[in-house]
Amino acid sequence: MEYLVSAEEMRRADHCVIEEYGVPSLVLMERAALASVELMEREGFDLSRVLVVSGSGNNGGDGFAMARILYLKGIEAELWFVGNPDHLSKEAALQKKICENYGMKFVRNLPAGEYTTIVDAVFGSGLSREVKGSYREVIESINRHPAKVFAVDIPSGISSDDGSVQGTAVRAAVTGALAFRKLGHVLYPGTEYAGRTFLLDIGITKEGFKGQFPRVQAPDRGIFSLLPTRKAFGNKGTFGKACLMAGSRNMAGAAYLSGKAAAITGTGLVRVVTEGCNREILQTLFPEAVLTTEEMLSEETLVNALSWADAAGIGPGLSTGEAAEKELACVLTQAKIPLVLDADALNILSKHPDWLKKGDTPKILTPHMGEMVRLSGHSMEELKQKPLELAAAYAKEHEVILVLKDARTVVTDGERIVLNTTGNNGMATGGSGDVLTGIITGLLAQGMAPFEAAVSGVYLHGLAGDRAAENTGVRGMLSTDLLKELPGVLKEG
Ligand SMILES: NC(=O)C1=CN([C@@H]2O[C@H](COP(=O)(O)OP(=O)(O)OC[C@H]3O[C@@H](n4cnc5c(N)ncnc54)[C@H](OP(=O)(O)O)[C@@H]3O)[C@@H](O)[C@H]2O)[C@@H](O)CC1
Ligand SMILES: [K+]
Repeated sequence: MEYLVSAEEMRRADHCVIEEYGVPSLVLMERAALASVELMEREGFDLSRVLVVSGSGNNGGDGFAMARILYLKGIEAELWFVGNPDHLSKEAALQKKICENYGMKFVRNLPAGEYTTIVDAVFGSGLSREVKGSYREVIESINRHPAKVFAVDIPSGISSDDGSVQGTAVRAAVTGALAFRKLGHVLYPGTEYAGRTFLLDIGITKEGFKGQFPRVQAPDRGIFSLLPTRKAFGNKGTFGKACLMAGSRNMAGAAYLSGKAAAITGTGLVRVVTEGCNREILQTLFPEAVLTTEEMLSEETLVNALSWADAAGIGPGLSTGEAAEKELACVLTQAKIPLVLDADALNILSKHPDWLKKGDTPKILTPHMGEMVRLSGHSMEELKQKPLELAAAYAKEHEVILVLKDARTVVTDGERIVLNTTGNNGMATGGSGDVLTGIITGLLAQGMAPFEAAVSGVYLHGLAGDRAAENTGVRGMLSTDLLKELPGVLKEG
């Protein structure tokens, strides 16, 4: 997995590499500048006439060094120093002086239309307060200019800690994230301001954390190595049994989507426990499933289904009526297997928060933001502001794994926090969550540990969405497209 760092964690790693390992900060700065220039070239920036806008911190220092590298390549690179000359960092002052020694041109404003590329090196991870006054005007003039914008490290004005806009922020086409992606590169709206973001190696590596690693990680292709291995001599019993308790009257689709997703994920046998009225449609759509259908599911039937399974998912399309309440209470009390609780199971739990204490089997809760408002009692605004902290606090308090679904889904057990970066807004469509429940339940049934199953499930679900976006487009994609793309995603891994 990839570390996503806060400004403070980045500062700690910087400091350690410079002070403890002894790498001179100017070496890091030179590498940052060289890697940034290379990235601009690779990304096809028109370098006919470049303006580098530098502030007085080390982000500005990177900018000065880039301008000098471009200038010495014969490119018409000019500088606009917008920082406070009395607050120049040691490195920035030196880099500025070098540019002056070479006789490079400094400008005092941003003439319209004269540059093809603007390099934003005003603020990086050292942004410490809201952007106001002349800095605000500088950033707004960069945004008004037609030149393509490259942001050094992070667009100026975006908080590295949470992706928020601190007053105003540069809108970049491309951002070169130095050493580690900051949380602000991944969280909204920062991620949109950053444009296409590339990670640049400048010599600050995880050794710089000295064993005190950042709290947040993002899953990457390493996830595929965690997936259950398929024994050549395995049979359908070896590959786990998943039980999906889903779909009330008129909600057969939820049972279908969650059950089928569990099967596609590689589960040997999938049982769908649902209302009798869904029998025919499920047998037609999903003949691979074992069905348990009754008009009123008895406790005995539920207990039998749970004892048959290796993992169960409950909630998609379940409804919140009395029968559904009884079903959930029974499952929470009787289950000895890991559970995924989704949709209506969460809506019922919001009314009976103490039910989470029933039983001691691992539980993965998969609320979207609206469901999380009801579950946690926090307002939507609070959740939007601090999704990571509030999700982790909830998971810790209730001893569950929480999958908080949003544009960037958070998975946490209260200690570990994973921020998923796959997926797209096409997945905000009916049934998408049912597919996720099925994937996670399927992975659990195959013996994955609950936290890994939740992280992998969210990652794979997002990859399927990204494939669907490529093949069908974000507007037209449906949850059934996620099922269609999932086998290809799994095959690739
Ligand atoms: N360590 C290293 O060697 C390496 C670091 N690297 C680079 O350094 C960057 C971090 O550098 P940094 O810590 O100097 O902070 P930076 O982002 O330049 O900002 C600080 C300046 O901004 C100012 N300021 C802040 N907010 C403000 C506001 N709202 N409104 C107005 N002013 C505001 C603040 O002013 P002051 O508070 O002093 O008044 C100060 O002058 C990092 O992103 C990466 O690009 C790489 O070269 C690799 C090696
Ligand atoms: K910047």
